[in-house]
Amino acid sequence: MSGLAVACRRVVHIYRASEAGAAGAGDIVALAGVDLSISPGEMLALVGPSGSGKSTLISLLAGLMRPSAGRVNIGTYDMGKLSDSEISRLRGTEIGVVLQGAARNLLPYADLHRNIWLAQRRAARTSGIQLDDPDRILDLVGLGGRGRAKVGELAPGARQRAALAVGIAAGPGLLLVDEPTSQLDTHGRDEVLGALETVNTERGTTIVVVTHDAEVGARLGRAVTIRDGRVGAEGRDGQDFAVVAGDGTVQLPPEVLGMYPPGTLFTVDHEDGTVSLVAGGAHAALAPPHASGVVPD
Ligand SMILES: Nc1ncnc2c1ncn2[C@@H]1O[C@H](COP(=O)(O)OP(=O)(O)OP(=O)(O)O)[C@@H](O)[C@H]1O
Repeated sequence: MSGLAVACRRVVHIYRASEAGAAGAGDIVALAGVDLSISPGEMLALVGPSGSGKSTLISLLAGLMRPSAGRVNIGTYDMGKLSDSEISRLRGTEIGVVLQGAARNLLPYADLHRNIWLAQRRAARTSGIQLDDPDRILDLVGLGGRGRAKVGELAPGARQRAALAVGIAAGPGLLLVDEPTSQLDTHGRDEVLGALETVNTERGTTIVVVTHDAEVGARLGRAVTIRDGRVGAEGRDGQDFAVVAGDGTVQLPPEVLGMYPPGTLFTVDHEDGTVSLVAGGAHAALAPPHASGVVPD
């Protein structure tokens, strides 16, 4: 199937300390209002510091959890409104999920053909669509001719590509991949990224990758930085941008923010497509005289 669009609107996710306890005490706000749009067939990396909310966001996209507030749309589906069984069907068909750690996605003693067949079996029963030949899927991830190889015989990079093969076995329109390169050397990482690019180009699959590796983000072309449970910034084709959130807020880059204590006042000038923030007002003495964040209008 062709790529699915993704739209997150003001998405909030709270891990409750206790279902029965008073709301607020010990609760963790993992996502605090995420706005994010991904076009069909786009490849995108979610980057950001540990604990910023990347895994929580990808779990919501996978339907493994429901948002506490806000909307998550995958294609025409509103993930918050689907039943558990509908979500479970989607995850086996239109949404492919590759969990962190290749081994968690694979049966270690089975060969690659059987691993792929098991991933296709449910889709074949429920969707009735024509599924790809397992050898064709292995070709896509650079494992052509390895169908009879057991998972345990594969090198780490090949094992990760086998996990990708299982993730795309049912022909999903959205592929979600958690940290696919974290345990790999440069060569293994390049092979995995090459496999993702091939899947994206040949199938048109929308691909979202969670990664700590800034180079992975750069190579995928679009890297969205999650900071403190919100979209903090975005890199596109080597250029960094601040992002206006749905509630009108904009995060300054941490290195800029560090120069200004909370409460610093700025004036906002905008002219000829250029927006400038100029530190001034009551706290001007604490801050450098000119802060200029120039973004396209
Ligand atoms: N099951 C959970 N129960 C309670 N709090 C959680 C749970 N999972 C994550 N958190 C908290 O939610 C916040 C976001 O965590 P999340 O795992 O989404 O971040 P992350 O960016 O994926 O981090 P990492 O890169 O380390 O995996 C953190 O404060 C984390 O401690």
